[in-house]
Amino acid sequence: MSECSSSSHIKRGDLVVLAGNSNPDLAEAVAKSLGIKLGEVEVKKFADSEINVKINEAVRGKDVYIIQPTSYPTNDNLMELLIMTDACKRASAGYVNLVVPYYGYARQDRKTRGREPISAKLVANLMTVSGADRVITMDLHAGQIQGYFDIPLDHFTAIRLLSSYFKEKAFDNPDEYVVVSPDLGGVTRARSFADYLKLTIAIIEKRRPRPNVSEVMNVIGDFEGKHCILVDDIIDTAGTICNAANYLKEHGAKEVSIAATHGVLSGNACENLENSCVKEVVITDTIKLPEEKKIQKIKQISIAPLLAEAINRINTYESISGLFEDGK
Ligand SMILES: Nc1ncnc2c1ncn2[C@@H]1O[C@H](COP(=O)(O)O)[C@@H](O)[C@H]1O
Ligand SMILES: O=P(O)(O)OC[C@H]1O[C@H](OP(=O)(O)OP(=O)(O)O)[C@H](O)[C@@H]1O
Repeated sequence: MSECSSSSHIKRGDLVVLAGNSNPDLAEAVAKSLGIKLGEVEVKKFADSEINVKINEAVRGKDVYIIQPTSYPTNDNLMELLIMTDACKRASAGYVNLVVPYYGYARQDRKTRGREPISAKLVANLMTVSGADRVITMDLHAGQIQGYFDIPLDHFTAIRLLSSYFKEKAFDNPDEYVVVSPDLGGVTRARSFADYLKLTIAIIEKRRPRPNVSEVMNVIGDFEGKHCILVDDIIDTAGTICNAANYLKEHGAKEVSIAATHGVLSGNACENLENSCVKEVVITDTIKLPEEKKIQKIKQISIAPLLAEAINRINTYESISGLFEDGK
């Protein structure tokens, strides 16, 4: 991986990148891209399972970036992040920036019925109260979560990165490809993916009779005889995309590929993908992919160079708009 373009501008002594246990490989790759070493921190557990954080280098007055997606195990990873933030703040860090490429609890962004929590807002409050000065995140399930924070939040998207994977194949044959949103909530995302590749879109009408179960009702748009690229933010149980892919294939699609930012891949998701008609699944490394989930169909693209460039620009007070912000 190459170092980010303007890393020579970084005031290296002022920048510290710390990793929790959620995705140390991503943190390592970001630090490498920035041309620095990861900061010295130990994040362990006491015998009673409480989290024990020790920052083994001075962070006084420094700009600290804690890289910690709050993916599975969500509560442990979130708590590690909060405790690391508290430790940095109490050690007089200049700024504490939380790099949370996958924001756990984002799907609990509103009350869908009476007496439900809004857990995404609670998480925002916890991050803020723990001492965060800024949050950097990617492809939030619900964009309005940005408004849950009264501190700066940078919301990036991996959609351009994911679409570039398909560029060579789709660009020369636009009539043979169609971008498909697997549900109504994903239409804007699919639209911007399609715009980069100058492709048309189709939209699936999905129904969720209960959590973690989905059904395809209908497809709006032309996809017969075409190579379909299903674009989503999250692959959790893979029910949404496997059902969508099967429906498209059964109704005349030539081939089905998937592009999604966050590979949550719970339960039997990988097995289901392996046994499905899906040709390939392109995800990013916002969430660490354990060895047992590295199946042949899954291709991972790293967001590390993008995050490094963002950190570089934030750290040197350069504009980040137009780099890879939401909606660009
Ligand atoms: N982590 C979750 N896994 C599955 N389902 C979830 C999760 N968090 C919330 N939900 C349920 O999803 C719907 C709301 O989804 P929208 O995308 O906002 O329509 C609601 O029933 C939650 O209970
Ligand atoms: O892999 P799965 O277990 O199926 O979960 C992932 C799906 O769930 C979410 O959508 P949701 O059902 O919340 O619909 P929405 O995007 O229309 O809000 C997400 O955007 C994916 O489409």
